[in-house]
Amino acid sequence: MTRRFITFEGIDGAGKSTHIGRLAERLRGRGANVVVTREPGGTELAEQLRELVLHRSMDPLTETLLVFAARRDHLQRVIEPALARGDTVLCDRFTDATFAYQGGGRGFPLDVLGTLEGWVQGALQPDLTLWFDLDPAAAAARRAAARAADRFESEDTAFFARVRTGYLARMAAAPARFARIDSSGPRDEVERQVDAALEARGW
Ligand SMILES: Nc1ncnc2c1ncn2[C@@H]1O[C@H](COP(=O)(O)OP(=O)(O)O)[C@@H](O)[C@H]1O
Ligand SMILES: Cc1cn([C@H]2C[C@H](O)[C@@H](COP(=O)(O)OP(=O)(O)O)O2)c(=O)[nH]c1=O
Repeated sequence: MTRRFITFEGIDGAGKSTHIGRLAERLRGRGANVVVTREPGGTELAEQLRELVLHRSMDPLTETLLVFAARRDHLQRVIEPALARGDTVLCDRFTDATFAYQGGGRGFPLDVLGTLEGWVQGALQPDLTLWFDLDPAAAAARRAAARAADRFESEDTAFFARVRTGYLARMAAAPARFARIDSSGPRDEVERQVDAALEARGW
């Protein structure tokens, strides 16, 4: 398998972490070199920024600048070198999350996000974005059963409905890059959709 940059997106609790692990195993079984990483995070510096973003209160501009700062470090130290080696990169969230959470959720201006996107990543975009789409109430129920909430996960379903609308808008702007995965069914059914999205691209 040649170089691929695949991102996993969706509201908290939609199933990204579950399926990133499953896909990594399947691709490794086929002989691919796979790097699994996440945002904000993926480097020592970016993981420190993640702690701040997830647990300290701050205004939406500060939040936006920190997620892009984390992304810049992650791109330079991990993602770009891995893609240059020909590895497959599976990344739990990327810039679509900034448009969805800071843009949709917080109402931060999308044109400023677009400018920062250009500064931080140039023309680089994922080759495929798997958008795990789940109703906000269903996602909240899955989260409640699984873990304690961070700053984002404590938001109400109206916030997550705006985040979801943010993802829809990003998909509408770049439909060829996106595959929408209906996350409402059992794990194996969701996994079949992930496989189908890769197969549809001949991967
Ligand atoms: N298809 C599914 N049906 C029911 N529960 C699921 C499904 N997929 C994942 N879960 C569970 O829901 C919770 C949230 O899933 P997770 O993969 O952590 O989501 P995310 O990474 O998108 O926040 C976890 O406890 C996980 O085991
Ligand atoms: C990458 C990114 C994440 N986030 C938020 C969304 C998530 O609530 C949080 C961390 O994401 P995530 O890794 O999905 O959390 P968890 O480990 O609990 O599954 O960061 C943003 O607000 N903007 C961003 O650009």
